[in-house]
Amino acid sequence: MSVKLGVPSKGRLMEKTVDWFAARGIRLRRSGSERDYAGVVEGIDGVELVLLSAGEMPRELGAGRIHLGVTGSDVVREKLVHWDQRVEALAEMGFGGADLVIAVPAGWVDVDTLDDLDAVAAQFRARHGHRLRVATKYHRLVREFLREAGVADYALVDSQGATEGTVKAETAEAVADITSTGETLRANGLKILSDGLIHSSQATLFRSRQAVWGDEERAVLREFEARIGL
Ligand SMILES: Nc1ncnc2c1ncn2[C@@H]1O[C@H](COP(=O)(O)OP(=O)(O)OP(=O)(O)O)[C@@H](O)[C@H]1O
Ligand SMILES: O=P(O)(O)OC[C@H]1O[C@H](OP(=O)(O)OP(=O)(O)O)[C@H](O)[C@@H]1O
Repeated sequence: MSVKLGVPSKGRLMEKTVDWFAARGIRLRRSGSERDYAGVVEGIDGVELVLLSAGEMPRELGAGRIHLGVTGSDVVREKLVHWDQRVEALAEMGFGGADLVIAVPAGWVDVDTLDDLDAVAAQFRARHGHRLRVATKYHRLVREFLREAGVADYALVDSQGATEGTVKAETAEAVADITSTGETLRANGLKILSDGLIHSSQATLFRSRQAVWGDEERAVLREFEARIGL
């Protein structure tokens, strides 16, 4: 049985993943057209390429349908409860870097920390009759982070894209989103709390703890690990 290697089929992680493996003598390519989601692995035996979205990689790793997979460390932490019991991070790959942060309106000049946010949240509810709304697609990570920080008086608003625009659109008062350069946050009049870093993410090669690791698969894994310098 081959070791199934999941690689992002598109998006910002795909090309750099191919380059990362090529630099280690493992060449990944599609079997056919650009829309062909089957792939070929050259340079190592016993590895089968599976092309899928970065967002779906955690589910496939967590279910053991693929043995190895590349996606963001934020995506795995968000989509897999007790993620480290279901996958193992084999290698941080050095690209796809982004910080998941909590940001508030730049005009909230007295709000710079999570404690300030907690105080504002209590006042907000008293004044407006509903909880302060935080827009994000990272529900699990944001809830865990704010619970540990002792911030409770808020409500999450789901936002699957253009999250930074929700404050000006008055569908939220704060956001939790990915930032690389900070440009989108600034362009939307938002500032990051000084203790508002939830997770520094980067593309990571994960191993599934749920996949079938028989003698054959383990032999391939050892060769694979040697080739990528683990
Ligand atoms: N500026 C950025 N915006 C969004 N994601 C970024 C950024 N920089 C790095 N990343 C990382 O890239 C990963 C998401 O990659 P990408 O946006 O390609 O996924 P996706 O293709 O949108 O996923 P899906 O296929 O599920 O839609 C995440 O781990 C994220 O942290
Ligand atoms: O800090 P910055 O450099 O401004 O990058 C952060 C922005 O980049 C992403 O949007 P993008 O439109 O690139 O990707 P998406 O399709 O995942 O929203 C992300 O959703 C942020 O909005």
